[in-house]
Amino acid sequence: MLILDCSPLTLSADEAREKLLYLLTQLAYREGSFTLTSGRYSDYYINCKPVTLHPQGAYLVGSLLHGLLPPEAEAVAGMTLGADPIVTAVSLASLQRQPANLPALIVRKQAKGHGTQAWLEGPQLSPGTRVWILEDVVTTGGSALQAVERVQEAGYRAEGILTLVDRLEGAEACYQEAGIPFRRLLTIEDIRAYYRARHTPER
Ligand SMILES: O=P(O)(O)OC[C@H]1O[C@H](OP(=O)(O)OP(=O)(O)O)[C@H](O)[C@@H]1O
Ligand SMILES: O=C(O)c1cc(=O)[nH]c(=O)[nH]1
Repeated sequence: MLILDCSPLTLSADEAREKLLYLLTQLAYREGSFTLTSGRYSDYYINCKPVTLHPQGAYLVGSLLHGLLPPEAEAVAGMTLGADPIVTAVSLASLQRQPANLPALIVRKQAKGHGTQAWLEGPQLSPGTRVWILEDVVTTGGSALQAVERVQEAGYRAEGILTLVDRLEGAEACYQEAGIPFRRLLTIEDIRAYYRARHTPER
């Protein structure tokens, strides 16, 4: 099942960003009544998974987010579940460009209750590895900060947080207070502007 009429492999960064906005507004952005993970109420929701779990969407997300990482990045990590396909997509993108060969870690919401008892899944990395935390959406910023803590507890350096979408509801200030660098690909304003330009409200 293809959802784009072109191959994402040959697009420029600007074209890729435009195609990703198209996918997010078609498949992820919905208006209605929603409760968020923080307990907040929202009149819209962005479920990125239909995009990040599609080959064309995953490719766009992987290459665009990888392009926002600094050259010093050595690994990526993300809080399950939304970040799972994203860390994999960025890790794969790193096979082709610098920063290269970034392993991916998945942070559990709870430690595994049996077997390894692990909080983190993925390759064992060297102590002090420079890890960037990836997110699909940030709202309060709390989930990514939990991922930061888990990565630090494992002996790695959490160097920054990078999100696909920032809802502009306080995450940036939260990360600033925590002293952790923050980058984003898109904001809710980008998504709403694209959505409004293509959806006429019914009368
Ligand atoms: O900035 P915050 O206020 O923490 O909100 C953002 C978090 O909420 C979503 O995850 P969710 O808890 O819905 O879980 P899921 O990824 O397992 O669907 C999203 O993937 C972020 O991790
Ligand atoms: O804050 C959240 O829980 C949240 C908001 C949103 O738009 N999308 C999402 O996956 N989580």
